[in-house]
Amino acid sequence: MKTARGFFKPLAIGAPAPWRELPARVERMIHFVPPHLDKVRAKVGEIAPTVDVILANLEDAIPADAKGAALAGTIALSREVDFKALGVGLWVRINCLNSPWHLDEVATLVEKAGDRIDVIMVPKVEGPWDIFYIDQLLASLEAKHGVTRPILLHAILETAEGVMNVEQIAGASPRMQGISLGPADLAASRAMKTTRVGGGHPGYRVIEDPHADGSARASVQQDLWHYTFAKMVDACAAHGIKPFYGPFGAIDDPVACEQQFRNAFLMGCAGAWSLHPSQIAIAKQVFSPDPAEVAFAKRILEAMPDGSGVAMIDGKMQDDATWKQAKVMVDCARQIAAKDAEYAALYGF
Ligand SMILES: C[C@H](C(=O)SCCNC(=O)CCNC(=O)[C@H](O)C(C)(C)COP(=O)(O)OP(=O)(O)OC[C@H]1O[C@@H](n2cnc3c(N)ncnc32)[C@H](O)[C@@H]1OP(=O)(O)O)[C@@H](O)C(=O)O
Ligand SMILES: [Mg+2]
Repeated sequence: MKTARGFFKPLAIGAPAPWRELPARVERMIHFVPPHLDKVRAKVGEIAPTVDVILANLEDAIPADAKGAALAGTIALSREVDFKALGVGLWVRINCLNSPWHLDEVATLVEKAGDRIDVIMVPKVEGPWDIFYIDQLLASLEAKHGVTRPILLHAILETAEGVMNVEQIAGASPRMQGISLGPADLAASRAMKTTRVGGGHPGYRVIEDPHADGSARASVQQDLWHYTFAKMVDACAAHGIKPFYGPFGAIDDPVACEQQFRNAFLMGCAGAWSLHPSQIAIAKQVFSPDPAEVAFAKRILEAMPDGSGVAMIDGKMQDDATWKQAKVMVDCARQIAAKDAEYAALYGF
């Protein structure tokens, strides 16, 4: 691995200096759009003010014969909407690094939209070597085209090998902004027997012992993704980048979508992907801390101004550790309030 000083060295002469701290951005939902569909792309201008990030997707869900149109649509989109003025991130999901498309995509995106694209999402990342490759390629292209700040990288965690290497992926470059759990490809990679995109499965349960009277035995559905979330969140938190939940494919089940997003939020994730307009509000509501929780967290901070000691609030013991938990909650709320007037009012900032 690189030396401490070498970690932040630009990888190409003339490339912009790597980020020392990630830009502080609210990213509750990463809204996927198919940029080759003019009808959908034409609506991004009205959708953008309602989301934190718009992602132009070039990979899965874009037909092989539409990859060129999706790339062209992405460049057009980057010019049609002033995402910076709206305070909305513009991300692009490229095709995977062994695909015939990614090289032209990265070269075109940097040349024609380098200063307008905030994050490039890289699918099927297997290990740090994938990040080293794209990091070097981007630095060379940014130097060539005079891009003024580094484009950040976001990895999708969606292969068994990627999960095995997630800590090294998270720490592979100062460009790393975050990692998303990709449940469908990951399920296929692990040979899990489910065709669902995220969420639970009615067959994944634990069951009571047999009853002497032969009565029915209670069983409870378990979370298929808990281990993966925990590994991803620890890797991201340790390296100061952001963990996300990816797609929830049951568009017709907003209740289960909300539950999957809430599991991710409680486990430490910053946001999730919205695949359909109906999922935007779900992600916004789930990944904005509950106003009542924020109010309680404020009380903890007020009870221990210097963050040390012990206090009882509504019968619950508070100490240095809960002060830190409360600070996480209030800092997140403040960041959202600075961007979102509705939540600024709800939080009382
Ligand atoms: C599996 C993991 C992934 O890769 S997930 C990411 C890849 N998938 C996508 O990006 C899917 C994006 N969403 C869509 O393409 C569509 O939402 C849909 C095909 C799922 C459904 O579209 P449609 O049938 O048109 O839905 P509706 O009729 O309900 O649409 C109503 C209305 O909304 C417009 N619409 C639909 N989707 C979007 C959108 N994403 N953004 C903006 N507008 C959208 C639609 O055009 C209709 O508009 P109209 O009323 O004016 O006609 C994998 O990585 C892993 O996990 O490993
Ligand atoms: Mg995938």
